[in-house]
Amino acid sequence: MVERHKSRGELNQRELIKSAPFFEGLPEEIVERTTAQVVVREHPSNQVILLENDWGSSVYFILEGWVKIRTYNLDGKEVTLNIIGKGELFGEMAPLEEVPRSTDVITLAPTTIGNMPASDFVNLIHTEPKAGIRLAQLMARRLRQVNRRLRLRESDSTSRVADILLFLADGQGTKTAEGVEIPNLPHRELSSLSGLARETVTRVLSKLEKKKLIVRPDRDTLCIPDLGALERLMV
Ligand SMILES: Nc1ncnc2c1ncn2[C@@H]1O[C@@H]2COP(=O)(O)O[C@H]2[C@H]1O
Repeated sequence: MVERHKSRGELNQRELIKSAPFFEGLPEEIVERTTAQVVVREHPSNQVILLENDWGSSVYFILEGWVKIRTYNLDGKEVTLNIIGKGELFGEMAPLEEVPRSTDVITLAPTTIGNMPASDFVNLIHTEPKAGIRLAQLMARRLRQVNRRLRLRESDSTSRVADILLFLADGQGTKTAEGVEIPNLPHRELSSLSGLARETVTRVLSKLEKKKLIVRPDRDTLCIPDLGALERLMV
């Protein structure tokens, strides 16, 4: 893990963290004050950032890259609850509720994360209504995603894979002239996220690729040319 100390890149770090969508539209002086203690760190892929049941004192802003939100079922099998990326934050639940961490969080790619003292984050929510609304919107979006996945639990494998792709496009997609680009995540992660066998995920993805519902511009990217066409597959 590489920690960029303030003396070497304070300006870049501050600009990077201040550009996080969470701070958009908040009064300049509040953003200045709240982000003053943020430390930006670069993490390699597959690094544990948070552990379930630990007590934590930070809230994290993803400035680049991807993390998975992981827990285990009663049989000890890994369950991926979500995959979130650039522009998202995590680690807000434990400090807000004053309880231990609810899940593990692990990087899925080289990832840059801004680490804010939880007390600064909680103060911000208490004092700045716009920040409170933004947090409520974030929670609402996560609940909507979970509801959607629960609704599709009994659906066929194509619908469930399509749902995961649409969910990634919704939260993390980048619009290009060709469609919406999402990261080409390892099939075992998509399998854990969708609750389907890895082989099933691979089979559905190649079917979608043959039908040109997804294309691969490069090794790390999947592109969805027409979100509506993918949505119409879902039953
Ligand atoms: N379903 C989910 N989707 C996105 N993020 C989540 C989800 N469940 C937990 N998290 C995040 O994972 C974090 C683990 O630590 P916390 O409980 O402090 O805060 C949690 C949330 O920020």
